[in-house]
Amino acid sequence: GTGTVTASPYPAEYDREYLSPVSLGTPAQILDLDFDTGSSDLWVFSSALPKSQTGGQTLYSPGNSSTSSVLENHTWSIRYGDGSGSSGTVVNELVTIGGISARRQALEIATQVSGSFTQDAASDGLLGLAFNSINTVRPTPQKTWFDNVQSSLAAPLFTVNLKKAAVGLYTFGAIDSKAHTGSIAYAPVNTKNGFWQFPLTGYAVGTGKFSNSSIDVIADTGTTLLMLPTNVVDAYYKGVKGAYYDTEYGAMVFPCTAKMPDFIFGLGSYRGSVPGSFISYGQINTSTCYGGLQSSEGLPFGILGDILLKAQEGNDGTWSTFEIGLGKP
Ligand SMILES: Cc1ccc(-c2noc([C@H]3C[C@@H](O)CN3)n2)cc1F
Repeated sequence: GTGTVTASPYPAEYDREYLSPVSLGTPAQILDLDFDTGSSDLWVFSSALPKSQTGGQTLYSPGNSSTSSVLENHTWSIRYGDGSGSSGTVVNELVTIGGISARRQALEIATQVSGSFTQDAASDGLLGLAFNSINTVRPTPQKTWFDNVQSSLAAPLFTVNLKKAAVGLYTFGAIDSKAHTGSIAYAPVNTKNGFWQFPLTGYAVGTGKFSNSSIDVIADTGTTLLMLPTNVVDAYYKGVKGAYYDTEYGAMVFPCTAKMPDFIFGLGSYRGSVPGSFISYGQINTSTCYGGLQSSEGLPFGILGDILLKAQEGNDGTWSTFEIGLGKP
């Protein structure tokens, strides 16, 4: 079959993350999870957390589910790109998304979460959509929900259609022909690091010339911003009057009044564009704004986060959006 679930941006004006409803256990406990194509653990806030580490999230309670069973002597512990993290124990549970069910899904119960998760009231946990090889459950790594439901999907793929300040969709098992115009561009995925990793074929800034260069990136719905090599970032902000590197924030900032050029990227022969307005991400004070494009210096690849994934491109007045089709086409 095929399953579709909403992806709602939070907070409304910042699209910092996108939350999707997931049904856990029997009777159903519905939690809003951050689907993350950059990791492979499905973990939830739970009744096993100290109250001091919760902050309004919906807590999954295995004791209230007749279909949960403890995965004895298994634990997990994960660290995200921004240094936040969580850890805990594991149950097997019924997990349903958009009507598609995995009966014995390894569901990771948090017994500890770091402060930024506690403070994020909107997210009840994460659902990893990268490859099994980077799952952190030990001694036996567990499979992702997407991997477990392959046999019940009409096609072994999912698409991501995130939107700016609007509700988007994750679709499992089908490519929605209504959600794209023209032909689909494919890129060869290298799964050796466990991510949806592929090469961009170059970039351009605004109406400038396209620079052909192979740039290794991952598609990462769990990252808010667009992170690319320093030479690309420098080339972009050369086109932004008054932009500078703020050592306090460790980031490129610029006057909020600056005209932001669009950012063009190559995927095969396809050319996609991120509106300049998306790259003015938020105010750090009355006159200075924070860049939605930052350097990936120190990382083994660039990160195509939500700033790029939510981009839309108008053609003949209609709006087509980028969908990242992930799977064996
Ligand atoms: C508070 C909080 C912190 C981090 C993240 C987070 N989720 O996905 C990711 C990226 C980075 C990489 O680790 C995998 N994908 N980061 C989510 C949060 F709610």
